[in-house]
Amino acid sequence: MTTPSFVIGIAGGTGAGKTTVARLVARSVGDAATRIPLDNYYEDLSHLPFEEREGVNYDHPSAFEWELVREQLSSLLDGSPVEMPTYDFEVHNRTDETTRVEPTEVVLVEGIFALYDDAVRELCDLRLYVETDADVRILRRIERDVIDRGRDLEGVIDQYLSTVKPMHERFVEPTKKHADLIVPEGANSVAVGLLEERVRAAVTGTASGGSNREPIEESLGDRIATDSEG
Ligand SMILES: Nc1ncnc2c1ncn2[C@@H]1O[C@H](COP(=O)(O)OP(=O)(O)O)[C@@H](O)[C@H]1O
Ligand SMILES: Nc1ccn([C@@H]2O[C@H](COP(=O)(O)O)[C@@H](O)[C@H]2O)c(=O)n1
Repeated sequence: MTTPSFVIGIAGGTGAGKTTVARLVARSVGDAATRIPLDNYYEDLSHLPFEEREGVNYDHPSAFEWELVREQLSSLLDGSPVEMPTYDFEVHNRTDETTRVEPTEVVLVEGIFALYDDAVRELCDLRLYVETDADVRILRRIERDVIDRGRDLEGVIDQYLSTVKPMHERFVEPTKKHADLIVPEGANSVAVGLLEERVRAAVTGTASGGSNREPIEESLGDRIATDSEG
Protein backbone atom coordinates (compact mmCIF):
# COMPACT_ATOMS: atom_id res chain seq x y z
CA MET A 1 0.00 0.00 0.00
CA THR A 2 1.35 3.46 -0.96
CA THR A 3 0.67 6.32 1.38
CA PRO A 4 1.26 9.71 -0.23
CA SER A 5 4.18 11.52 1.34
CA PHE A 6 3.97 14.83 -0.49
CA VAL A 7 0.83 16.75 -1.39
CA ILE A 8 0.99 19.95 -3.44
CA GLY A 9 -1.91 22.36 -3.75
CA ILE A 10 -1.80 24.50 -6.91
CA ALA A 11 -4.18 27.47 -7.03
CA GLY A 12 -4.46 30.56 -9.23
CA GLY A 13 -6.84 32.27 -11.59
CA THR A 14 -8.32 30.74 -14.67
CA GLY A 15 -5.69 30.43 -17.41
CA ALA A 16 -2.84 31.11 -15.01
CA GLY A 17 -1.08 27.86 -15.92
CA LYS A 18 -2.04 25.61 -12.98
CA THR A 19 -2.76 22.51 -15.05
CA THR A 20 0.39 22.95 -17.10
CA VAL A 21 2.56 23.25 -13.99
CA ALA A 22 0.85 20.26 -12.38
CA ARG A 23 1.26 18.15 -15.53
CA LEU A 24 4.95 18.98 -15.92
CA VAL A 25 5.75 18.35 -12.28
CA ALA A 26 3.76 15.10 -12.23
CA ARG A 27 5.41 13.89 -15.43
CA SER A 28 8.85 14.22 -13.89
CA VAL A 29 8.09 11.34 -11.51
CA GLY A 30 5.88 9.28 -13.84
CA ASP A 31 3.57 6.87 -12.07
CA ALA A 32 4.61 8.16 -8.67
CA ALA A 33 2.36 11.22 -8.98
CA THR A 34 -1.38 11.70 -9.34
CA ARG A 35 -3.17 14.87 -10.40
CA ILE A 36 -6.46 15.75 -8.80
CA PRO A 37 -8.11 18.52 -10.86
CA LEU A 38 -10.71 20.21 -8.67
CA ASP A 39 -12.81 20.88 -11.78
CA ASN A 40 -13.87 17.25 -11.50
CA TYR A 41 -15.61 18.13 -8.25
CA TYR A 42 -18.09 20.66 -9.61
CA GLU A 43 -21.49 19.75 -8.18
CA ASP A 44 -23.53 17.28 -10.18
CA LEU A 45 -26.15 19.42 -11.95
CA SER A 46 -28.03 16.63 -13.70
CA HIS A 47 -31.29 17.91 -12.18
CA LEU A 48 -30.99 21.15 -14.22
CA PRO A 49 -31.62 21.51 -17.96
CA PHE A 50 -28.65 22.55 -20.14
CA GLU A 51 -29.92 26.16 -20.49
CA GLU A 52 -29.88 26.57 -16.70
CA ARG A 53 -26.53 24.90 -16.29
CA GLU A 54 -25.12 27.38 -18.80
CA GLY A 55 -26.04 30.26 -16.47
CA VAL A 56 -24.49 28.86 -13.27
CA ASN A 57 -21.72 30.81 -11.56
CA TYR A 58 -18.84 28.31 -11.78
CA ASP A 59 -16.41 30.69 -10.10
CA HIS A 60 -18.15 30.73 -6.73
CA PRO A 61 -16.87 28.29 -4.11
CA SER A 62 -20.41 26.93 -3.65
CA ALA A 63 -20.26 25.44 -7.16
CA PHE A 64 -17.99 22.67 -5.81
CA GLU A 65 -18.80 19.55 -3.81
CA TRP A 66 -16.32 20.18 -1.01
CA GLU A 67 -17.39 17.23 1.12
CA LEU A 68 -16.42 14.87 -1.68
CA VAL A 69 -13.09 16.65 -2.23
CA ARG A 70 -12.20 16.33 1.46
CA GLU A 71 -13.39 12.74 1.68
CA GLN A 72 -11.50 11.56 -1.41
CA LEU A 73 -8.28 13.39 -0.54
CA SER A 74 -8.34 11.97 2.97
CA SER A 75 -8.89 8.46 1.59
CA LEU A 76 -5.93 8.82 -0.76
CA LEU A 77 -3.75 10.08 2.07
CA ASP A 78 -4.81 7.05 4.10
CA GLY A 79 -3.64 4.85 1.25
CA SER A 80 -7.06 3.95 -0.20
CA PRO A 81 -8.06 4.34 -3.86
CA VAL A 82 -10.99 6.56 -4.84
CA GLU A 83 -13.45 6.81 -7.71
CA MET A 84 -12.85 10.40 -8.88
CA PRO A 85 -15.73 12.05 -10.76
CA THR A 86 -15.03 13.34 -14.29
CA TYR A 87 -16.35 16.57 -15.78
CA ASP A 88 -17.52 17.63 -19.23
CA PHE A 89 -17.17 21.39 -19.81
CA GLU A 90 -19.17 21.21 -23.03
CA VAL A 91 -22.34 20.14 -21.20
CA HIS A 92 -21.52 21.87 -17.88
CA ASN A 93 -21.89 18.68 -15.93
CA ARG A 94 -20.25 15.59 -14.55
CA THR A 95 -20.13 12.60 -16.79
CA ASP A 96 -21.48 9.20 -15.80
CA GLU A 97 -17.96 7.89 -15.58
CA THR A 98 -15.49 7.97 -12.73
CA THR A 99 -11.74 7.42 -12.80
CA ARG A 100 -10.16 5.07 -10.33
CA VAL A 101 -7.29 6.89 -8.62
CA GLU A 102 -4.74 4.88 -6.70
CA PRO A 103 -2.72 6.58 -3.97
CA THR A 104 0.77 7.53 -5.13
CA GLU A 105 3.80 9.07 -3.42
CA VAL A 106 2.98 12.55 -4.73
CA VAL A 107 -0.49 14.06 -5.08
CA LEU A 108 -1.09 17.36 -6.89
CA VAL A 109 -4.41 19.08 -6.21
CA GLU A 110 -5.04 21.84 -8.72
CA GLY A 111 -7.82 24.30 -9.35
CA ILE A 112 -8.91 27.89 -8.87
CA PHE A 113 -9.90 27.01 -5.29
CA ALA A 114 -7.08 24.65 -4.33
CA LEU A 115 -6.14 26.96 -1.45
CA TYR A 116 -9.69 27.99 -0.51
CA ASP A 117 -10.91 25.26 1.80
CA ASP A 118 -9.27 25.06 5.24
CA ALA A 119 -9.36 21.27 5.40
CA VAL A 120 -7.91 20.83 1.91
CA ARG A 121 -5.18 23.35 2.63
CA GLU A 122 -4.27 21.51 5.80
CA LEU A 123 -3.73 18.32 3.83
CA CYS A 124 -1.16 20.03 1.59
CA ASP A 125 2.57 19.96 2.30
CA LEU A 126 3.32 22.69 -0.23
CA ARG A 127 0.90 25.38 -1.36
CA LEU A 128 1.47 27.20 -4.62
CA TYR A 129 -0.32 30.14 -6.18
CA VAL A 130 0.27 30.54 -9.90
CA GLU A 131 0.12 34.23 -10.69
CA THR A 132 -0.35 35.50 -14.22
CA ASP A 133 -1.65 38.90 -15.32
CA ALA A 134 -5.38 39.03 -15.98
CA ASP A 135 -4.98 40.13 -19.60
CA VAL A 136 -2.77 37.14 -20.35
CA ARG A 137 -5.16 34.80 -18.56
CA ILE A 138 -8.23 35.96 -20.48
CA LEU A 139 -6.41 35.62 -23.79
CA ARG A 140 -5.38 32.08 -22.86
CA ARG A 141 -8.89 31.33 -21.71
CA ILE A 142 -10.56 32.57 -24.89
CA GLU A 143 -8.31 30.32 -26.96
CA ARG A 144 -8.89 27.29 -24.73
CA ASP A 145 -12.64 27.73 -24.24
CA VAL A 146 -13.33 28.21 -27.93
CA ILE A 147 -11.05 25.39 -29.11
CA ASP A 148 -11.36 22.82 -26.32
CA ARG A 149 -14.55 23.62 -24.45
CA GLY A 150 -16.98 24.27 -27.32
CA ARG A 151 -17.74 27.89 -26.41
CA ASP A 152 -18.29 30.97 -28.58
CA LEU A 153 -16.33 34.20 -28.19
CA GLU A 154 -19.31 36.30 -27.07
CA GLY A 155 -20.23 33.79 -24.36
CA VAL A 156 -16.66 33.62 -23.06
CA ILE A 157 -16.50 37.41 -22.81
CA ASP A 158 -19.93 37.67 -21.11
CA GLN A 159 -19.04 34.97 -18.59
CA TYR A 160 -15.68 36.57 -17.89
CA LEU A 161 -17.15 39.99 -17.14
CA SER A 162 -20.20 38.79 -15.21
CA THR A 163 -18.72 36.07 -12.98
CA VAL A 164 -15.14 34.99 -13.69
CA LYS A 165 -13.46 38.35 -13.07
CA PRO A 166 -15.52 39.48 -10.03
CA MET A 167 -15.30 36.06 -8.39
CA HIS A 168 -11.57 35.94 -9.03
CA GLU A 169 -11.12 39.23 -7.24
CA ARG A 170 -13.45 38.29 -4.39
CA PHE A 171 -12.54 34.64 -3.75
CA VAL A 172 -9.56 33.36 -5.74
CA GLU A 173 -6.96 36.09 -5.50
CA PRO A 174 -7.34 36.41 -1.69
CA THR A 175 -6.23 32.76 -1.31
CA LYS A 176 -2.77 33.86 -2.41
CA LYS A 177 -2.04 34.73 1.21
CA HIS A 178 -2.12 31.01 2.02
CA ALA A 179 0.60 30.16 -0.51
CA ASP A 180 4.11 29.12 0.45
CA LEU A 181 5.35 30.00 -3.02
CA ILE A 182 4.10 32.14 -5.86
CA VAL A 183 4.83 30.87 -9.35
CA PRO A 184 4.86 33.63 -11.95
CA GLU A 185 3.39 33.04 -15.43
CA GLY A 186 2.54 29.34 -15.12
CA ALA A 187 4.99 27.05 -16.84
CA ASN A 188 7.98 29.04 -15.64
CA SER A 189 10.97 26.78 -16.27
CA VAL A 190 12.94 27.76 -13.17
CA ALA A 191 9.99 27.22 -10.85
CA VAL A 192 8.97 23.99 -12.57
CA GLY A 193 12.59 22.75 -12.38
CA LEU A 194 12.73 23.38 -8.62
CA LEU A 195 9.39 21.70 -8.09
CA GLU A 196 10.52 18.71 -10.14
CA GLU A 197 13.59 18.36 -7.94
CA ARG A 198 11.44 18.57 -4.83
CA VAL A 199 9.00 15.88 -5.94
CA ARG A 200 11.83 13.59 -7.08
CA ALA A 201 13.32 13.94 -3.62
CA ALA A 202 9.95 13.06 -2.09
CA VAL A 203 9.74 9.97 -4.27
CA THR A 204 13.27 8.78 -3.53
CA GLY A 205 12.89 9.61 0.14
CA THR A 206 15.74 12.12 0.15
CA ALA A 207 13.69 15.24 0.89
CA SER A 208 14.61 17.06 4.07
CA GLY A 209 12.05 19.17 5.92
CA GLY A 210 9.67 21.47 4.12
CA SER A 211 6.49 19.70 5.13
CA ASN A 212 3.72 22.12 5.97
CA ARG A 213 1.93 19.56 8.05
CA GLU A 214 4.33 20.93 10.66
CA PRO A 215 3.74 24.60 11.58
CA ILE A 216 6.53 26.90 10.40
CA GLU A 217 7.35 27.96 13.95
CA GLU A 218 8.20 24.33 14.76
CA SER A 219 10.12 23.52 11.59
CA LEU A 220 12.12 26.76 11.58
CA GLY A 221 12.00 27.58 15.28
CA ASP A 222 15.60 26.63 16.08
CA ARG A 223 17.04 28.41 13.06
CA ILE A 224 15.06 31.60 13.71
CA ALA A 225 16.22 31.59 17.35
CA THR A 226 19.88 31.02 16.38
CA ASP A 227 19.81 33.78 13.74
CA SER A 228 18.32 36.31 16.12
CA GLU A 229 21.07 35.58 18.65
CA GLY A 230 23.41 37.12 16.07
N1 LIG B 1 4.56 30.24 -18.91
C1 LIG B 1 3.72 30.08 -19.94
N2 LIG B 1 3.93 30.71 -21.10
C2 LIG B 1 3.07 30.59 -22.13
N3 LIG B 1 1.95 29.86 -22.10
C3 LIG B 1 1.67 29.20 -20.96
C4 LIG B 1 2.52 29.27 -19.81
N4 LIG B 1 1.98 28.52 -18.82
C5 LIG B 1 0.85 28.00 -19.33
N5 LIG B 1 0.66 28.39 -20.60
C6 LIG B 1 -0.46 28.08 -21.50
O1 LIG B 1 -1.60 28.75 -20.99
C7 LIG B 1 -2.78 28.01 -21.27
C8 LIG B 1 -3.56 27.86 -19.98
O2 LIG B 1 -2.79 27.05 -19.13
P1 LIG B 1 -3.49 26.05 -18.11
O3 LIG B 1 -2.39 25.30 -17.45
O4 LIG B 1 -4.57 25.25 -18.77
O5 LIG B 1 -4.15 27.10 -17.10
P2 LIG B 1 -5.12 26.86 -15.84
O6 LIG B 1 -5.08 25.40 -15.51
O7 LIG B 1 -4.56 27.70 -14.76
O8 LIG B 1 -6.47 27.33 -16.29
C9 LIG B 1 -2.32 26.70 -21.89
O9 LIG B 1 -2.48 26.81 -23.28
C10 LIG B 1 -0.85 26.61 -21.52
O10 LIG B 1 -0.11 25.92 -22.50
N1 LIG C 1 -19.18 24.28 -16.69
C1 LIG C 1 -18.12 25.06 -16.43
C2 LIG C 1 -17.32 24.85 -15.31
C3 LIG C 1 -16.25 25.69 -15.10
N2 LIG C 1 -15.98 26.68 -15.97
C4 LIG C 1 -14.84 27.57 -15.76
O1 LIG C 1 -13.67 26.84 -15.51
C5 LIG C 1 -12.77 27.70 -14.83
C6 LIG C 1 -11.84 26.88 -13.95
O2 LIG C 1 -11.01 26.08 -14.73
P1 LIG C 1 -9.52 26.57 -15.13
O3 LIG C 1 -8.95 25.37 -15.80
O4 LIG C 1 -9.67 27.74 -16.04
O5 LIG C 1 -8.83 26.92 -13.86
C7 LIG C 1 -13.59 28.64 -13.98
O6 LIG C 1 -13.11 29.95 -14.13
C8 LIG C 1 -15.01 28.48 -14.58
O7 LIG C 1 -15.52 29.70 -15.05
C9 LIG C 1 -16.78 26.88 -17.06
O8 LIG C 1 -16.54 27.82 -17.86
N3 LIG C 1 -17.84 26.06 -17.27
